[in-house]
Amino acid sequence: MNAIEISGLSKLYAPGVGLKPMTLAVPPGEIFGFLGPNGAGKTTTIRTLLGFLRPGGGQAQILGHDVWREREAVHARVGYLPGDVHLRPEWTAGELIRRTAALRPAATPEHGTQVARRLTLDLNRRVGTLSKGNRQKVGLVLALMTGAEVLILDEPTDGLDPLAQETVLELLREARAGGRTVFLSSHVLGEVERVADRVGLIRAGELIRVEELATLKASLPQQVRVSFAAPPQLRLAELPGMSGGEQLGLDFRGLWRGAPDTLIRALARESLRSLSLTPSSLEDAFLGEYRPEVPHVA
Ligand SMILES: Nc1ncnc2c1ncn2[C@@H]1O[C@H](COP(=O)(O)OP(=O)(O)OP(=O)(O)O)[C@@H](O)[C@H]1O
Repeated sequence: MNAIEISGLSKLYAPGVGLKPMTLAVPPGEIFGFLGPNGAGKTTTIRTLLGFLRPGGGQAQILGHDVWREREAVHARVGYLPGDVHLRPEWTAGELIRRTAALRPAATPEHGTQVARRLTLDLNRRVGTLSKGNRQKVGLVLALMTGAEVLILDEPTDGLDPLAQETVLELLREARAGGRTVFLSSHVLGEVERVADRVGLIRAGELIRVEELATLKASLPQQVRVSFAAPPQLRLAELPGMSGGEQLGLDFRGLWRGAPDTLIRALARESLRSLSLTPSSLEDAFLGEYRPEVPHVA
């Protein structure tokens, strides 16, 4: 059984605004990165998936429970971090951990305290006096300490410093190693790239692409830079597999789709000062999907 099974799920606020019918399955033990720019529909998808919003059409199950009709069962089995963490301001993180442990059978205060320590969170301060980043950490501790099989996290590293962001990614990798499933929404491409097994790209309420991270990256061209020591005989820009090539004096830039050795063989008779091949990042994929007008060569 898939941890998350979504079939034709939609939620439109107005014609064309919200979530268009979406179909997706997330198997257990996967970190699924759900990527999209601001306003793309990530939060709407998550809120519909958790039964906070009534679906306009289609259906979804989490761990076999219908997300609308059996939302209480879903809530009992999911660790959720909302995009906007609202907590009782007069309680401390320590109290919240104790209360969460009392409510969730798989949660223990020790686990909560341990996660809090790793995130360097002060357990004794009232939540209302904490900074945005520290409130975010409290939300994360509460979601992670549930011991839930499925974690649904809406922009979990938003507002965190780089060290805390790193710890969150580590915690997510550990959750996966323990067989848990993570649905991770983000617009921070670099972080998704570092933890996700698969990514889905959402744009204007529509899931436009779902790929294994490795496949997505392999489908992207590599940036080539060549600095020739002497004017080249080869017209590199016309080589099959090369696109967007630009020769400026002795310097060449372009995008290469193919095996690096093919390119190196083609250059074997030339005299080179330097050659670099840089794999595209997820950011390049993202810009390619969202802004087709962006020139390929920086
Ligand atoms: N309650 C609502 N009523 C009407 N429109 C809404 C409502 N909530 C969200 N929207 C609209 O639905 C679209 C998707 O919003 P959503 O918050 O799901 O995007 P998001 O991808 O989570 O964005 P962000 O990264 O900025 O949080 C946006 O156009 C937004 O303005």
